[in-house]
Amino acid sequence: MTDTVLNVSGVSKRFGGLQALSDVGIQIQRGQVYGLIGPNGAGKTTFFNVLTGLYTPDTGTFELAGKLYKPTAVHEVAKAGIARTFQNIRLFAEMTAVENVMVGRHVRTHSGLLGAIFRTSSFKSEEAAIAQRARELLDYVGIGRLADFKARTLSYGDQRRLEIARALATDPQLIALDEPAAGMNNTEKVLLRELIDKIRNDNRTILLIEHDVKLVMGLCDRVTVLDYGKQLVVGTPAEVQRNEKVIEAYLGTGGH
Ligand SMILES: Nc1ncnc2c1ncn2[C@@H]1O[C@H](COP(=O)(O)OP(=O)(O)OP(=O)(O)O)[C@@H](O)[C@H]1O
Repeated sequence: MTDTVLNVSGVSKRFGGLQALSDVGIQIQRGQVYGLIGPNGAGKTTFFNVLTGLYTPDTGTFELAGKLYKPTAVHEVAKAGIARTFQNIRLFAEMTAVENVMVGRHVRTHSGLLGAIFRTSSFKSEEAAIAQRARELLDYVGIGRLADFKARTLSYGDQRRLEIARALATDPQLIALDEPAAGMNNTEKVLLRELIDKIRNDNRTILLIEHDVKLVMGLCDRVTVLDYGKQLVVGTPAEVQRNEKVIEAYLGTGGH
């Protein structure tokens, strides 16, 4: 039996005179790493931003783990079960690594604002459990030793890992990674690939936008290629790589 985590169809988005997305859909099964690629300006970021509630789509149906969701606000989408990272890392620079992960976890806590203000016992025990879970997640992504360092002091590669730990902290159905390898050197890319593999092996589901085609082809189970806001091809990396339309989109018109 297939277990569809993300089932999205008919997504369109217009910016003034520009049709950035036309009737784009995507279906991701549990445990897949799914790649979204395409030349510059193809609509990848727009699609990501629509899925995660940053942009309001003109049309589209959105279903996560069998439940319809409305991508009308970022926090609603996070609650529904999609966690994302950003192309330009967005961490709380002056907070420690562990505090950054704890912020992610608070999406799922119960004590609420009054509990925090009055520091009720249930708030305190919840907080201790969150801190412990945050440290475990830092270990999981390989930066446990940096838990008490301020985020801004971490290397670029480690900050990306921290973002992933924070995304995992929400216990998401889907983790959406926006160009996770951007700015990484080759060693960091190898380590990133190992981490994404490990996350998949734990039966988590990942959608990624990535410019590094080698990484996408080596890592993804399935790939969608966008071009001019339209779905050009969907398939396995091998199918996509030898597809004439894809070759033309990348090479023929030379990065429009
Ligand atoms: N907020 C916006 N307002 C107006 N136009 C936008 C906006 N965001 C994106 N666009 C336009 O929509 C089109 C798709 O852009 P998008 O950033 O989604 O492409 P992309 O595939 O992510 O490109 P890249 O690989 O360069 O990041 C582009 O023509 C872009 O200029």
